[in-house]
Formats: sequence, structure tokens, C-alpha cells
Amino acid sequence: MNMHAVQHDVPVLDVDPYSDEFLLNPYPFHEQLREAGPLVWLPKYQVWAMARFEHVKAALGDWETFCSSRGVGLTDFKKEKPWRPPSLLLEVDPPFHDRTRGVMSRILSRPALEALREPFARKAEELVNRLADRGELDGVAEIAKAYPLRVFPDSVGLVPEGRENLLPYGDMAFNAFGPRNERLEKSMADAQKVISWITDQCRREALTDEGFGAKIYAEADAGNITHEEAGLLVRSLLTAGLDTTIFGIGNALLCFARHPEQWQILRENPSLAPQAFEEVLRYASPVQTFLRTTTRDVDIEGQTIPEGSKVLLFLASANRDPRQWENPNDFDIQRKAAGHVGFGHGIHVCVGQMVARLETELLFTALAKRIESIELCGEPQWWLNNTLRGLAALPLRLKAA
Ligand code: HEM
Ligand SMILES: O=C(O)c1ccc(-n2ccnc2)cc1
Repeated sequence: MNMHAVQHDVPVLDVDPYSDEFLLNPYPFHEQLREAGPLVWLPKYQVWAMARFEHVKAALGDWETFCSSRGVGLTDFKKEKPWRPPSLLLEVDPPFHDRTRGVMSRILSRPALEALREPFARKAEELVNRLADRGELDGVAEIAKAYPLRVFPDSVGLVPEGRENLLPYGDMAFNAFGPRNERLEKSMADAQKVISWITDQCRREALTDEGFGAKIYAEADAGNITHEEAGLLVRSLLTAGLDTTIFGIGNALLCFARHPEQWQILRENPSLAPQAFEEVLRYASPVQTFLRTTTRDVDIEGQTIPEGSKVLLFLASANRDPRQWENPNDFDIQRKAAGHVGFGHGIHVCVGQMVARLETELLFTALAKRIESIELCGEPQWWLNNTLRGLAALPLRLKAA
């Protein structure tokens, strides 16, 4: 028992944020964490927790005190070897972060993505036209997974074969930010096959010559990064680019099925689609948590987090903090949800957010035009992951307009 952890009057909560019970319905636990105080000690994992908007946002914005280079999961890279070479974006601090971030920001910027708007829109309309008269279907398999898988791997420049490795790899990577629990062990089961496939796809020769992958290697040709770094940045895209948007779309479909009046508001004004997705990210954040490690003793409202401590930031809880949001537990697509921390905040804020926004804007615009109503016709099944919150299955009944 490291003695520094037991500080006088720091609230202690015996919750396990990686348990099935917590992951199946995190919101009552978030409320407990917020109400316990700005800083809470979780003895189960010997970590500090922040669940209020003000402190989560401040920690994300202060990379010098709350660093990423010791890992953004429970593992402290200063004490344990990472399971794979650290990410050149997520798991580095400035100055190293600046170069790789500059490269990725350019490649994934809104103007760079505009060329994809038309093909992405066409594929969204094709998918929706195929489903409109289907009646009952699984919204996860047929919409939330189908659309990102239809557009994203091609936009990276992946070969068509072997893409079934992408989701297991993402699931494993997002589990690996949590503890080595049964969930992580299970997702590491056929790790070697999946890891070697992903590693293989990151080679320049494996990629087409016009996708995001090719653009990253062109940056290496220009001397902005090395060719080895280029391969790791392609790995970042393959790790991050699918599970996140798939869970975001699935959560959006569930929000609209449970709030039919919100679906009618969107149908009357499809140009609300971008704002509606921001509200989904606030209300049903697909990325629930990330961690930081303190680089010095830091004071939080009179309590001290010692240097070298892991701090668990509950992004999803911050997005429902009544200190920040009016009626936080209402799903309201007319709310101005901008400023939520669903994409993070600060220097590591999601560099892929424009890709996620483009995909979801086009998909929900196409759905709003063709689908009069979205209803649940069975129990939603949650997919449990140590970092992500999303669905494994979503029985829906669609009624074509
Ligand atoms: C709804 C979808 C998504 C959500 C909710 C999301 C959320 C996040 C969050 C919370 C962070 C901050 C991590 C931290 O502070 O430690 C982040 C970073 C990042 N995201 Fe996303 N993400 C999404 C989609 C994507 C996509 C589609 C891509 C790639 C095309 C992507 C690539 C990245 C990368 C590379 C980083 C690291 C940026 C850096 O460290 O500078 N994300 N994302
Ligand atoms: O570099 C990596 O491996 C990596 C980078 C980013 C994410 N991420 C999380 C949320 N949006 C993206 C996940 C993994």
C-alpha cells in the first residue's frame, strides 16, 4: 500500500470503472464520482479520478503537469514496458508531439477532407437506399459498422483483403488502456495474427498511392518525419479510425430511437446533423476515459496529487456535469453542445474529428431524408470495452419516408 495515497480527507470510492456493472451503466457511478469531490482516490487501481467538467478540461489542457508520454492508459511507461511501440501522437509530449501532430493535422484537415465529401455522401445514400424498406434490422451491423467500414479503410488506402482484423485490433488497443482484466486477455487472444496483419498494412508497399497512408509517407519523403514514423502514424489511423466512429453512430441511432421527437426535429431540418452529432458525443460519449500521469506534485482545491500519479479522466462524466450543462441528462439536438470534451481538449484533441464529423453528418443527413421513424424492436446489447462505450447489437424498425 503506497502510503502517499492515503491522504487525509481525499474522498475514497471503492468503484471499479472497468467492471461490467460500471460499463453497462456508467452514469450513476459518474454522479457518485462528481459528488464525492473534484478529486477522488480509487484504491482498486491505485489511481486518482476526476469526473467534473472543470477539472477534466483543465487537466487535458495542461500537458506539462498531466503528461501523455507515460501512457494514456493505466500502464505507467516509466514503470512497465508498453504492449506495443508507443503512439507517436497519443503517447508523446511536446516537442516530439508537435511534428507528428503537424503532419496529421494537415492530412486530416477539413479542406483536405472536402475531396471525400462527394464519394462519402454517395456511399451514405446508397447504404440508406438499400435499407430504407428493410423494416427490421440490426442498426449496428447494417448501419454503424457498415458505413465506416465502407468509407474509412479505402480512404486510408488499405487493400481489400484481411479487413476483418481491423475491429479486433481496435478493440484490443482500446482495452489495453485499461487493466489487464479478462476483457483485455480475451481481446488479446489471437493478438499475434491481428497485430502482424496491421503491422503489415502499415508498410508503404501495402498502401494505395492516393489515400491518407500515401500522404503520410509523402511527408516522410519531404523530410518532415522518418519513414519508420510514417508506418506508426498509419497504425494510429488504423487503430483509431473505426471503432470510435462505429460506436458514435451506434450511440446516435440509440439516442434517436429513444427520443423520437429529436428524430422529427432532425427530419424537419437535416442541416442540424452536425450539431446533433456533437450532442451525441456529449450525451453518449463513445470514448469514456483517458488517463494522464502527473509530472510534479499538483494541488487540486487543497488536495495534493503526488508526482508520478496516474489520473483517470472521466470525459463522459464531464459531459454530463450539471455544473457545466443545463439539464445534462436530456438529449437535445438543439442544444449548443460545442465545448464538450468528447473529442478531448488541448494539444491532443482528436485530430480525426473532421473525419468523424464528415462521416456522421453525411450518414445522418441521408437517413433523415429517407427514414420517417427509427424505433427499438428489441433490447440494445452493449459491447463492453475498457475505454469505449458502444453497442454490439441494436434491433431497430425503420419506417421509410
Ligand atoms: C466519434 C469518433 C471519435 C471520438 C469520440 C474520438 C475521441 C478522441 C479523444 C477523446 C482523443 C484525445 C485523447 C487524449 O487526450 O489522450 C482523441 C485523439 C485522437 N484521435 Fe480521436 N476520436 C474519434 C475518432 C477518430 C478518428 C476517426 C480518427 C482518425 C481518422 C481519430 C484519430 C485520433 C488521433 C490520432 C488522436 C491522437 C491525437 C493527439 O494525441 O495529438 N479519432 N480522439
Ligand atoms: O496512436 C494510436 O494508437 C491511437 C491514436 C488515437 C486513438 N484514438 C482514440 C480516440 N480517437 C483516436 C487511439 C489509438
